[in-house]
Amino acid sequence: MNILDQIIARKREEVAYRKKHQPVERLRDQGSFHRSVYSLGVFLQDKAYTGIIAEFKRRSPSKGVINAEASVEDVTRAYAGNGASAISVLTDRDFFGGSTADLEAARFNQVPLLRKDFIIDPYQLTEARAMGADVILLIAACLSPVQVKDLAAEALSLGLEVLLELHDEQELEHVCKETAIIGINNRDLKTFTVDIDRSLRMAAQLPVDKLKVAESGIDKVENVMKFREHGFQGFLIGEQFMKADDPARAFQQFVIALRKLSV
Ligand SMILES: O=C(O)c1ccccc1NCC(=O)[C@H](O)[C@H](O)COP(=O)(O)O
Repeated sequence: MNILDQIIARKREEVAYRKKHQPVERLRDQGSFHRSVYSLGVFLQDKAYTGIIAEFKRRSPSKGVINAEASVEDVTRAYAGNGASAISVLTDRDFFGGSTADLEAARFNQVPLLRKDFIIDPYQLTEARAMGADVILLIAACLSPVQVKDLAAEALSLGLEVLLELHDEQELEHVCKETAIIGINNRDLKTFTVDIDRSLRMAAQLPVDKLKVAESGIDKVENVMKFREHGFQGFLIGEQFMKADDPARAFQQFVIALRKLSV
């Protein structure tokens, strides 16, 4: 079993447990379920922001522990206060050290909040809404095109936006009218290989009406500039900031350098 298969197998067990212990009706009673949402689509197109979807990630299967000490409040406050278009928070515990509490702790920021997890069941959409997310991720590598369409439709009906993540050309068949924002992951989630040019190569094959997000392995402002030239509006970056002793400062410096190149 590759790592993605292992994550999904564990996720099935986790979702079954959570459904039993926290029924969907109870999730709908939570205050956050009824709040108005921040639109990722709107923020990605607003030039007042950088296009960066800045990620809070404690550890990962490919890198192990990235940052065990960081405070979700401090780091995400710096992300939002210095021009992030959105914040991504890992909520998977077993493989990424994340939690619902991490996402809830980032909710005070007034930018879109992406629940970064492995969504395989509509229950997780209600859960995402209840914990305060504005956007959910659907990963083509672990879903069929029909599952993507159904989950995306359900997410939209709950008022959530969808970021559909593709990795290769075969996954283009997962794109549908319900998925307005498409991410290209430069990391192969089965082998961990990162090819930063993958987004650039696939960009031309994406429908023109979709917003485009380059994901993973972005460690230079020059990468962001190049993605912009190729029509990308969004850049999902985690490790580059989280691996620093002070992720808040690392983000701030990255944005200063990016703004210098952007003038
Ligand atoms: O990062 C991993 O090791 C990983 C392994 C298996 C599934 C997903 C994984 N990561 C999710 C992501 O793709 C990244 O968190 C995200 O795109 C940010 O990437 P980076 O800037 O390289 O941290």
